[in-house]
Amino acid sequence: MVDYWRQGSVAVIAVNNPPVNALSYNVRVGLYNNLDKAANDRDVLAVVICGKGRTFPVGADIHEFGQIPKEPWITDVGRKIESLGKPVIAAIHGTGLGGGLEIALFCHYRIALPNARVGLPEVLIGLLPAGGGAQLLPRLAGIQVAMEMITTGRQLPASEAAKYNIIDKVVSGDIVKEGIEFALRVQNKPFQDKILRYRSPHGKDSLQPITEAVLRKIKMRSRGFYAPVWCVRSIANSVKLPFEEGLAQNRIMFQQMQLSGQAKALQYAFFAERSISKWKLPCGGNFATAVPRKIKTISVIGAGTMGTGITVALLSAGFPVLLVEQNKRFLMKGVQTVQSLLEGGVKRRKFTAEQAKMASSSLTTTVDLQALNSVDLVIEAVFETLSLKEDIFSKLDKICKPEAILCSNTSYLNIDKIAASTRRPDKVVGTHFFSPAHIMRLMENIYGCKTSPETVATVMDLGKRIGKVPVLVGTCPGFCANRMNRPQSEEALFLVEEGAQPEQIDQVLEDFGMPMGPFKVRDLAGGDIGWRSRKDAALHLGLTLSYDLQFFNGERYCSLADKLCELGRFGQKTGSGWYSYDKPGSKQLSIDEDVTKLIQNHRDSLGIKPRKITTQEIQERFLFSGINEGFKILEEGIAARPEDIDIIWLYGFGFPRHYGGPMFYASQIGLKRVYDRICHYHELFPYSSHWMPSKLLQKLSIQEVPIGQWAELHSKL
Ligand SMILES: CCCCCCC/C=C/C(=O)SCCNC(=O)CCNC(=O)[C@H](O)C(C)(C)COP(=O)(O)OP(=O)(O)OC[C@H]1O[C@@H](n2cnc3c(N)ncnc32)[C@H](O)[C@@H]1OP(=O)(O)O
Repeated sequence: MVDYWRQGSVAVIAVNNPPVNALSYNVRVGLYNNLDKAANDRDVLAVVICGKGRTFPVGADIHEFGQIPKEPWITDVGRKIESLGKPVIAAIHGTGLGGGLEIALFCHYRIALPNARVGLPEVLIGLLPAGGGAQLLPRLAGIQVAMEMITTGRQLPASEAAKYNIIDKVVSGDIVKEGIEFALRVQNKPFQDKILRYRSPHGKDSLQPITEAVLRKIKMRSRGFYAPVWCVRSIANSVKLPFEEGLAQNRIMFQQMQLSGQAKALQYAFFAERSISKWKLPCGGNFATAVPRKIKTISVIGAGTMGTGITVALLSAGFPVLLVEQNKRFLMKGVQTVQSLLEGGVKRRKFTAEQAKMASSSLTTTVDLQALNSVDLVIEAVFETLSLKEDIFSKLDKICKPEAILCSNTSYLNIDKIAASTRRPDKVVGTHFFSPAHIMRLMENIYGCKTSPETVATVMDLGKRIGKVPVLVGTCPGFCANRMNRPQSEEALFLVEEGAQPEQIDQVLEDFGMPMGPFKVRDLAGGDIGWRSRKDAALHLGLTLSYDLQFFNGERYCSLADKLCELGRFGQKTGSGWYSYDKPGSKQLSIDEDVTKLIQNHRDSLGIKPRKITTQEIQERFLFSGINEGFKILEEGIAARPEDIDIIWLYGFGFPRHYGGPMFYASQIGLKRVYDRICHYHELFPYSSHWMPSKLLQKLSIQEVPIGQWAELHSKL
């Protein structure tokens, strides 16, 4: 796990623990013993520490967290470096992160390749840099830089790190060769002043104002996430305590944090995020065996909000796009939107003006579907009407080359039905982007019963290539994301009907950590879209949406949203919705007395006496109704694993990452409690079928199986 060789007077110690050279127990032992070996070899005058393969060590082995840490720790390796009596050079390529960077900070010198990056990302997994980082970095780069790096986990490119003295020299070529050359230059030279523990932190007199400013920033963005605050404390220890005492204090804090639910959730999310690319189809095809098709040209049908957002996502990843609309007027409007989204990207520094220009020049347009005869892949993004989509897919089937893949950006409709309108159902797949599609990273890919593994592999690969987080699910109304969101939106309305205020519900869920409460989300998305589909659904059943409707198709129904739409209150875009806005399109909102009156009149007309609704009830009814649906989704095999569901929620709805996602959150509360509360609400609200408890949840509530085994258990149900 650690290689050792000598080149003249220089000993090279190379960590060899693929894929990322994590500092597992055996690696730490190897480093420690090989440092001893170099110390005892009189012919060795300097030492280079590096990583084999793709990277310098990226930190502690996260798999080992939760076990009792075995010595030597990273700090023991560090102390050995400091006291070696010979200069030690860290030669960094790839990423030097966490414990990896901490070891480098204990070294006397650090060199790096230009494309290397360094950082202390412990905060992102709910921890602090207890291996010495919080003590050493302030002594090298100063308190201000240490605060920024450690509380955000940001990785710095080598050139920026050099600006802050973290890297002594940026070198090109072979990193080991460069390391040896550097070592030859510094051997036999004094290096005691390079041992950071003997320095005092730069900017220590400004600790208080820096701390206050950082804490203010953390408060604004953290939404109940504790680790950044602990990181601030760990850096303050570098000023307040002698070096070894600071280390000891930080180790105690690290051990406490490790036991916290937030650290467990963040580490779960880290691995969940990596597991989603390991997809499997019920028919047996999977990520390891399926080969993606090469995609060079893509066409997007529909230049509305979704179509233009998808177009920008593709263009900015370097794909040429052929944008299609039914007439020139819509097309022109779409092109303008694409241009302004690209300009917005330049303003937000997502890309340079030059890149935006390049992207823009890769856009072509047409109003003629025949022009799609040579594209490799089509993404349809038109209205959510099945007959319209069927018509488009049947035309595409005739026009496009036989190997072209046909994707639908539907958020709700049955992929099998869309596929059935073609003679190539194996090449039809759902690619559900989230709005705004050029920003939101989730891409919910949906396979139909005939979708081939090759087609799935192609869209999963495409998602990664355009910087999205692609998650694969099966088909059912609303798939995973919208199916789980639906009961939550309904519960929010029912809570208002029963006595809560929209702003109260929004506040409770924002305090929980959601980026926006459900009523603000409704206003942002525009109430008219849901209203139209509810009216369509009613028409389909031969019903009309009336003012005093309390049941719809046998289910409890709340017509408050319809009443707002009747008044033209569609949300932000019309300047009024659940809130009022200072002008149409503005985000500046205020509570609207008219809405409060409307709600009161609605309750009066139905004879509902408003009651006080607690925070606990709001949280439970919103979160648990979605979680119950999540278990049904698992039970039906729509999602293969709870990890898939959680990643959908982290990236599609901004569910707080420090809770891991709704399924992990449920596991932390305890499935017995979640199940009991769902049964309680089922008893109270028998006319809302979303409270019918999931069978899988019921089973798991008795067995309390760890989340990693849920999927296995469900396959045995
Ligand atoms: C009381 C004792 C005190 C102890 C103090 C200890 C102090 C030290 C703490 C730490 O160091 S915490 C760890 C800090 N480091 C990180 O958080 C790095 C996390 N990793 C990444 O950010 C990325 O993986 C990467 C290194 C930037 C590489 O990204 P890339 O996209 O190239 O590859 P991935 O698909 O992400 O990863 C490949 C593969 O490697 C696994 N992996 C990555 N990092 C770790 C790790 N730190 N430990 C274990 N495994 C890791 C990852 O899960 C992938 O595995 P597979 O999915 O391929 O199985």
